[in-house]
Amino acid sequence: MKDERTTPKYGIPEAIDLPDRMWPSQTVTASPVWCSVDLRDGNQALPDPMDPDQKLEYFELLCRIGFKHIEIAFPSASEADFRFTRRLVEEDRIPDDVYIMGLTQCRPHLIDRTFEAFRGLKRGIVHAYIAASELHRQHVFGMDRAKTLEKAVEAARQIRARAEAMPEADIRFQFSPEEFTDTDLEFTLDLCTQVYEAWGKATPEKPLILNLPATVERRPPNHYADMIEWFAKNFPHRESVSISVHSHNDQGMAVAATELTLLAGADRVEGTLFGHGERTGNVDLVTVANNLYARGIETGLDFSDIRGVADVVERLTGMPVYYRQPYAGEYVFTAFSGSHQDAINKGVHRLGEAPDKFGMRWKVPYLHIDPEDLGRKFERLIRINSQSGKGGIAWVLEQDYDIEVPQDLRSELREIVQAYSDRMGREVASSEVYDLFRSEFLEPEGPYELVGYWPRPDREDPGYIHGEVRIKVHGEEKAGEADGNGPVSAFVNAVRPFCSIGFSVDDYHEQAVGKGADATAMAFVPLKLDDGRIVYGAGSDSNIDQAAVRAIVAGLNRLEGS
Ligand SMILES: CC(=O)SCCNC(=O)CCNC(=O)[C@H](O)C(C)(C)COP(=O)(O)OP(=O)(O)OC[C@H]1O[C@@H](n2cnc3c(N)ncnc32)[C@H](O)[C@@H]1OP(=O)(O)O
Ligand SMILES: CC(C)C(=O)C(=O)O
Ligand SMILES: [Mg+2]
Repeated sequence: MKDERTTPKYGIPEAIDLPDRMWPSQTVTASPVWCSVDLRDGNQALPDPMDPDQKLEYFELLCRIGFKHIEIAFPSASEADFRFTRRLVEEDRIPDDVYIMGLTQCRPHLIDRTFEAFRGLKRGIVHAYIAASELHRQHVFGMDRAKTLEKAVEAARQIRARAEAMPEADIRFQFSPEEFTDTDLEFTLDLCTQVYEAWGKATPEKPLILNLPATVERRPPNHYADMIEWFAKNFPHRESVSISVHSHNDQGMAVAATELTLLAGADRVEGTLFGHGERTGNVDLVTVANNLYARGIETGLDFSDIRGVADVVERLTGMPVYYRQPYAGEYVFTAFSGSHQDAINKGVHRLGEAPDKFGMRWKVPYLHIDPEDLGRKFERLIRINSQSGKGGIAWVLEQDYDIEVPQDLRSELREIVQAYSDRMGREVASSEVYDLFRSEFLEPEGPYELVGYWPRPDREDPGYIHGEVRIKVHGEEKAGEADGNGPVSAFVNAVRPFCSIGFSVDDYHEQAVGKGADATAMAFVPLKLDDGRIVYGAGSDSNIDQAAVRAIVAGLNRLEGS
């Protein structure tokens, strides 16, 4: 017995002896075969596993996304899984290009039951597994290597015999040496070679699938890649096997591990949507697939409505998709901070220059992928809190309300929004940004209330405008009239006598809000005060001149209001 006090609790996993490793200099250029194990590995780890109707809905979602290999159950484990498998077969629910897969231990009665569940199936994969690691063999199974080999080989032979009894069906075989990454490589090679020979039916067209799992992530991703490269180089019938990887996420590196194993030669990837699965889960296939997509690789998986996919998965599993989950999380295409907002805003507006400058059509600061490819919208790109800048605030008003806030006004608006956000201590919704804009610039409280303004061309000099105005000042209605070289200057001249401070208007900024018959005009007017200050008001009306005079009244109210 070793002395417990001097034996360290943990040890560094032994590195793989692979001095000529190639994977670090490889590039992934094509998609692997994808296999969803949501309905088996994902489902077995749910606090409330899915019922058959829920599984069916999930299965149909996986088919719509484009998975061609789908592990649908452990048919021999429970009546529910058995019945679900039967239902898919009997109700003819499996698309012609989809292989369903059923998991079984290497135990004769479980294999028999799996084939019972597969009766009448046109194409499918029987997936047998046995753990080969010393830990499992010694502490769980009490089996030596020879016994493990014997069980696996017997299972392969039995599966072959049962598959041959279904000549009308295309039955493939997948074998998993569970705990591959914790097992001596030479032994795994021997085990897989013997299983390959016992199966005896593998061809390049119908390969045996050797699924080499990181059942528990105990090693760094580079070790997993080394093991896959070593195995692929040493397996004697490489052309007739499909090397599959199956990463769990115990150390949070399943995506990295999967990507490195692809560099190392893996042909196929098993995982789940959003990483459902035992403990920390299986590798998240949404992330792996979209990472490849974002490098220009066609994956065959359709995530063009990623939130729709997430909604279904959340409902069926009862587990939420995390806010920052790559690609699908609520905040992953959102910038709160000012400098990010500014850069995204500018980057999106200069997208047209990207092909020439960067050799690709999408190159935007802080966004490695176009959210629209995932059905995500730009409106949610920029959200406002106390860290937000003027560019972001302007973006929100432009996107949600079609209001283009002039540059000169943005800093002032930002201060108002920031003070509000600080006061609230939380994110500010775009409707609140609009309300702040409205109450501060469009309809500020103050002494002036416009009753009406009637501009018309001067009778004697049509180059001039004669304006009549009725305005309430502190509730008392006043009437005035004046000429000007335009409707706005006539208005300024007409109301000036009622104002306690002198001002002029040199120019103003106007825009249409909305389109077609429903469009309204929005005017932003800077009042130049006699003391040199500039105060902006905003006004909106179906008529541009009326919008401008409302903006002047708003500016006066801002100046003299509370
Ligand atoms: C890494 C993974 O995710 S593997 C998949 C795990 N999923 C599940 O286990 C969910 C479904 N499983 C079940 O419902 C049950 O385990 C069943 C129905 C399959 C089997 O049930 P039982 O036979 O009652 O129990 P259990 O699974 O505990 O079997 C343990 C026995 O099987 C043996 N065994 C376990 N795995 C395997 C295997 N892959 N191949 C051969 N024998 C195995 C064990 O050595 C043990 O043998 P012992 O009885 O001589 O000690
Ligand atoms: C059944 C096997 C492939 C498994 O799920 C694992 O090893 O994690
Ligand atoms: Mg697993």
